[in-house]
Amino acid sequence: MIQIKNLRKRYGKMEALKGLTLEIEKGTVFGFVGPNGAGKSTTMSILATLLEPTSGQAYVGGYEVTKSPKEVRKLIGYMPDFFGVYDNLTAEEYLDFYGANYDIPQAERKEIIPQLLELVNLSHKRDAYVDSLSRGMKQRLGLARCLVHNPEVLILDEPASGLDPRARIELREILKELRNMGKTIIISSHILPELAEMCDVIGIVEEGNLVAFGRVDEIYTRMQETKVLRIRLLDRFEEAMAHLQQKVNVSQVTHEGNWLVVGFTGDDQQQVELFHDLAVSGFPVAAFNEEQGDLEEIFLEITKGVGS
Ligand SMILES: Nc1ncnc2c1ncn2[C@@H]1O[C@H](COP(=O)(O)OP(=O)(O)OP(=O)(O)O)[C@@H](O)[C@H]1O
Repeated sequence: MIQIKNLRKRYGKMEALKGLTLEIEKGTVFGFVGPNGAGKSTTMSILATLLEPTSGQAYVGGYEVTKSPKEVRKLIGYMPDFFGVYDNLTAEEYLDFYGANYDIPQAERKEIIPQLLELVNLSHKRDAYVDSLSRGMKQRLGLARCLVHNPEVLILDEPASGLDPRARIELREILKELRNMGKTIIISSHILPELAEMCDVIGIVEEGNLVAFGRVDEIYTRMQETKVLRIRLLDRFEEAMAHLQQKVNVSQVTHEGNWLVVGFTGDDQQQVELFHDLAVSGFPVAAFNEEQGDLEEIFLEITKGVGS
């Protein structure tokens, strides 16, 4: 649905995109992650036909963004990372205004606007002034605005930023519905875990380059496969390390203070057996706990170099 080939963008001497290449399949919720200034907004603005690339190509639904902007605009709904001020417009009037901008006939607008308000859980705020809405509600209204012309692709720049956990959950639920409707969605954020819970595929961009690209379910499977077990002993550390290193599901053992840190790839039952074995072998285990691997570390490790 979306192809980006060797995309470059310069702002004066600053090269914001350095040959970005990326492909997003139809129906995917794609998370675009990267620190501030990495080039996410620049990429999204190019896809939204609002910014010309310096070189390279970007296609939406087969249309090149610089050559066929009109066709591309019909296919996309774009939500920028800021929300303007709209004095004296109610939520309903606001959507009606954007619907009219897309030349949607009034009778049709009357039909779709209540549906859109319902989709984003704002039916009860139909007559409320936009400026009186909370940030989360404004974000949801912005999302409804992108949907007035029923686009196939949604480009959402930092839609979760500044939202409280509850508002984020609401946003996630709406995105799920949109995905079920078959939309292709691109969402950016600088927080990987925030995106991982909403997306199917993640791409990490740093300094204008894609440094990692992969499916979220594969990453979670990998995370479950590699646990870190921490075991606190009273003594006999060296002996316990040697003992553990012989176990099949133990990938690595290190010693930190009174703790042994064990990389473990077994399932829960095998973990029970490991602890039981330590106890019956007489090692003085005072405590143990289990940690999940770090999402970002695992992600980068398994997707390293994929995008470059
Ligand atoms: N209009 C502009 N003129 C000059 N430099 C710009 C302009 N827009 C963006 N930049 C620079 O290009 C780089 C990429 O910016 P961009 O906004 O695409 O990053 P981002 O990943 O979206 O970051 P953020 O999360 O902060 O929005 C940054 O260094 C930024 O300062």
